[in-house]
Amino acid sequence: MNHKAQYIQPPILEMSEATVRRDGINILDRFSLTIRMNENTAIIGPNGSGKSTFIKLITQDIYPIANKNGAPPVRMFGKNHWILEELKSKLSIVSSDLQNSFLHNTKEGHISGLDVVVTGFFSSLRLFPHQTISDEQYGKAKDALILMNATHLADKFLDEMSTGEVRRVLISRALVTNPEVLILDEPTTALDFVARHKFMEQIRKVVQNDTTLILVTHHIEEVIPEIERIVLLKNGRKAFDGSKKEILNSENLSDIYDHPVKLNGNNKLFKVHVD
Ligand SMILES: Nc1ncnc2c1ncn2[C@@H]1O[C@H](COP(=O)(O)OP(=O)(O)OP(=O)(O)O)[C@@H](O)[C@H]1O
Repeated sequence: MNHKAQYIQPPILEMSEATVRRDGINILDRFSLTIRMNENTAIIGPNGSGKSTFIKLITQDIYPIANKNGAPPVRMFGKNHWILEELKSKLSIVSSDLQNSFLHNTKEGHISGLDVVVTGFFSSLRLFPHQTISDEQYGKAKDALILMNATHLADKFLDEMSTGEVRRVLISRALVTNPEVLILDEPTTALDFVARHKFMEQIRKVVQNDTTLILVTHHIEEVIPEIERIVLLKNGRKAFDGSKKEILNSENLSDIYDHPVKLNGNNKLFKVHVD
């Protein structure tokens, strides 16, 4: 997509002074953020900084407090009201919440790896008897499993897989529709280091192929070169926001983690050392 088109299309996400309050505390506090198509962004913050809350706002699992001025706190693709299924078809998400939903709500996880990937076409947690699945869809689902080195999991049931295997299948599910927008919430949790490396290489290819990535993580090592914008969270607030070059440094990370940390690396690979 060219630079001009990026501004003609409505932004993927517009948060304007979004506040979420629990037990009298603002767990997300007047949070404003606009992310446009092709603006690959990493949202980074320590435990409890509000990352999952941010994702749940996007997926409409929770709602923010209404703004006094009437401005909608969250708009997705230019709209503040969505039918959830419609919204889900525009976004692919991999998160621990999704993993839990599959394992606990989908016939207690008794669904094959291939069928999990196929559910990606319907943005659902299971397949229903009335759904017709074409050979093409099955073919694409198998291809997505190949991408994640997970073909051996096609016939295995989810409740019989290791955590990392489930994660690979869910990532295949997210990729099966060639999504416009891919939201990854701590995506490499439970992946071994080889699987993590392969996954990141795969995500790089997906992003190079015109999918916009929003990565939510506390692993700085996951910031792939294609990510150019960094948002750092602290205590439910946006602490720093800007280009990777200006934001991702030892000083800012030490600030949000309230501890001296040292960042080494370049555009290819980052490593954090805790002092
Ligand atoms: N339902 C809730 N009731 C009360 N407090 C909550 C609730 N949900 C989240 N919180 C609090 O809000 C803060 C932000 O939580 P959130 O899960 O968004 O953090 P996070 O950045 O995703 O953390 P982690 O890296 O540990 O996953 C935390 O202090 C958490 O304890």
